Amino acid sequence: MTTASSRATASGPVVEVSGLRKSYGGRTVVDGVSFAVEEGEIFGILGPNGAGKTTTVECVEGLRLPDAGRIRVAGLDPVADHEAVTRVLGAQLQESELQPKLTVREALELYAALYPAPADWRPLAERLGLAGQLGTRFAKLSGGQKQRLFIALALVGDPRIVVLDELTTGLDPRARRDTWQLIEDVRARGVTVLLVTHFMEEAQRLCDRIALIDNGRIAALDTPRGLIGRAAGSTVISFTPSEPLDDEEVAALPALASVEHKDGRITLAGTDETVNAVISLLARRRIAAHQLRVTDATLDDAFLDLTTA
Ligand SMILES: Nc1ncnc2c1ncn2[C@@H]1O[C@H](COP(=O)(O)OP(=O)(O)OP(=O)(O)O)[C@@H](O)[C@H]1O
Repeated sequence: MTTASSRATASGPVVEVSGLRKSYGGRTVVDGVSFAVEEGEIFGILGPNGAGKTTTVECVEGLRLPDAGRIRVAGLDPVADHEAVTRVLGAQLQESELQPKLTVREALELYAALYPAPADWRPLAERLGLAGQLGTRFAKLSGGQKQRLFIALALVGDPRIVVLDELTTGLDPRARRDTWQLIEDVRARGVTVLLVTHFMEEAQRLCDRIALIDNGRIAALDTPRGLIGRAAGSTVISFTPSEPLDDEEVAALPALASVEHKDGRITLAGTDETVNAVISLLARRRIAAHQLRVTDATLDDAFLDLTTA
């Protein structure tokens, strides 16, 4: 089977960011960010509010001028070769960039006409649940419908790379899942996706790799699984013991990250090694564990553990 990463190795990075710096009024908000996105990858940019995510992707899009660093998009400089970059890179618009009186159909036709080989916008509109709104003016669309239109406009040029910032913000759960499926289909056609998101479930489900940005710097860059594995206490075991456990024996468990006692129930965070050791301890002491649960940490836990904000 060809995976995103095996395709990627064959073709090399399609977006390269190296030593990117950007300040506003003397305050550095992007401070030496470097990453490379492989062709066909869904690459996530995740981080707390104000971490510098949008600034980073707007530099990739050529909408902001970096103070330092080097960016290449399909080998092109997003500022010097801006026009050529807009032909290979599709980006989600900001609300202010669309005329309020434009209908959905007019917006799709207008944007399709800007590209040499656009996608057919009709199935795209259908797929995004906009087929019933083609005659509706932009100003009259709901927040979720506007969001769907922005996604359609980012994809209508049939780009090689698409940058989606807050892809599913404002969408209801069904529309969110439909949009995820659409993004997976887009990627299956070989399109590279750069995704800025706040939704952990979205990042975990869609992204091949994630750059976790904190205070303008990359705090971690890994697969979702890899990030979760880095969180202290990536495995959690909880149970109600038939007799109290010895505190010293619990504290001596290997790779133990935290211990919590509540209503006779004990919750231990650690690794698989901690879980194995606690099970052996229970067996040795002939203590039964009622309502035993073992759960993996989530991307949420990794986010909280690896960022400071
Ligand atoms: N044009 C600007 N002028 C001055 N400061 C700005 C400008 N644009 C962004 N900033 C500031 O730079 C910092 C990083 O902003 P950015 O939008 O890149 O963060 P973000 O990670 O995308 O945040 P969020 O998750 O809240 O969207 C923030 O403190 C923001 O207030």
